[in-house]
Amino acid sequence: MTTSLTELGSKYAGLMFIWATIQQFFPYALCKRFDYLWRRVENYFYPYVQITIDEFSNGKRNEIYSHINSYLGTKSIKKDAKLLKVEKSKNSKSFAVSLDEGEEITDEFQGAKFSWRNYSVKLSDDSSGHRSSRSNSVPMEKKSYKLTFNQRDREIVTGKYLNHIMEEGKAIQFQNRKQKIYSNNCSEDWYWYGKGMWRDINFEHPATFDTLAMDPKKKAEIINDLIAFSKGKDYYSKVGKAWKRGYLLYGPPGTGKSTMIAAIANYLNYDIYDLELTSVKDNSGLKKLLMETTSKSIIVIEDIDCSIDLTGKRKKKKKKENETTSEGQEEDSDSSTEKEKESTENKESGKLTLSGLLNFIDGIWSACGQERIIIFTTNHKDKLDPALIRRGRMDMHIEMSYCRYEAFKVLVKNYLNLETHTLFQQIQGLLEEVDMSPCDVAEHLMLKNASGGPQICLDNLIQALKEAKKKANKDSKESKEKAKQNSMKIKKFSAKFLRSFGNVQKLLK
Ligand SMILES: Nc1ncnc2c1ncn2[C@@H]1O[C@H](COP(=O)(O)OP(=O)(O)OP(=O)(O)O)[C@@H](O)[C@H]1O
Repeated sequence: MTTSLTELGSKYAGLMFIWATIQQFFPYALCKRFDYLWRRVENYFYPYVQITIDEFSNGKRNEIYSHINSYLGTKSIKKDAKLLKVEKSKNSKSFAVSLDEGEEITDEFQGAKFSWRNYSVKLSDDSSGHRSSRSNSVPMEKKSYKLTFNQRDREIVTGKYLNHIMEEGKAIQFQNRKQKIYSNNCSEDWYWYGKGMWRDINFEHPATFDTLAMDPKKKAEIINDLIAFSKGKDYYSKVGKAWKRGYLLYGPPGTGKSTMIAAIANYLNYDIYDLELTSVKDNSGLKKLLMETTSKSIIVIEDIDCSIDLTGKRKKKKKKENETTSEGQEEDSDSSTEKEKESTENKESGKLTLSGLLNFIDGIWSACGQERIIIFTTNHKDKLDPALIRRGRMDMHIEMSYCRYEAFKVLVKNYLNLETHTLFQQIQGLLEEVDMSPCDVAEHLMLKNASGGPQICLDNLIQALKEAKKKANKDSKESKEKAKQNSMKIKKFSAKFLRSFGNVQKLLK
């Protein structure tokens, strides 16, 4: 198709030249009639439309050009294009393929055929106002794409095809970019040098859901939830909800909460914003941070129970309010009056408060980006204010628990590449009885020197589990003994109290 289009193009140019010559010698009315007939003939023999997309438009990079570049680059590998270019930028994790100059490629969309050609024109020093040979940053050639299509497909092109290319091109660029992790815990210098409120580095954590040790059913449930979320654009807009989701990860230390965050980020290819609440001055600071985050990202607040005292203040206030409200009247912990009071107080004191954080999660400003995940982690779920973790804010509560046999199987496969071993049965029995974190189990499975093999690692693990079991038994005996002693003390004290009370009664009589 592309060769025939080129031939037709050159014939068309020839005919245009003849037509321009004719126009000079014939009267206006005749020319007009001729023009009309000419258009009909032209449409019959060459019913094609051409659109040119330049790399620069009005001195600025043309966004659609770069999306077309990515889109056609991916197409060109699948199709039979022969002249290709490969580039790699600092911020992309893979090579970007694009069409080389003069190469043509055809594309199909909704039954219509499109032809794309890449070409460039050399620029002289003074051919363009915004380009100069003296400036290294400004290109010396004008690069463009030419799109040719049948005029009957005009509506498809302007209505859907160009949008389709933009979306696809954006997705390819997003997929190829390097993931970043941002932190707000930065020194003043960063802020003053105009780097914004976040600073970032490349995110290169190797954790994936395959290497994450946890119950496989739970893992599958989380993955399905993430897939539904990432594909939920239409669903969220249909139900009128902002496109975001909250996850609460809770469990003892070393059970994989941070590892889970890395696995989620890698699975969705999202950036991470690690929000350090202790570095946030007040609610407006929190709002500014939120506004500087991008879509397709995860905002993480680790150890939220330790970050800031959001519960104490709230509980005290509840107590005060309870004194004034009539008894039996249940107070809604998320009530608007409380929020209002708290925000007024916040304005006065200029602090970060619970209501500021609640607004951060699902207030009107939280909709300033799309496709965002918020994750809280904690070792003590019970210490958190119920309003903070209620469904809708933290949609999914994920317990990261001690290492059981299913999780052990993942770890031993990762660390020792073992799927079966005679010691597995013994380890299974011990893991059901002893609470050991995946972090501690993994530590025993690491080959620490060249002479140590899997057998030594498993033996070490069994030894550690046995010791942990002994310690747990001893601790539970001691705590039972303590409880017994305490109850004896209480019994003695109450008997003494009752006796004294009886004596007082006798005296009074
Ligand atoms: N479930 C797990 N799967 C795989 N590796 C794990 C898991 N849990 C812990 N680990 C290993 O232990 C190390 C510590 O785990 P991680 O930091 O994710 O735990 P955590 O629950 O976030 O701990 P903390 O509550 O102290 O922050 C990780 O580097 C990882 O190698």
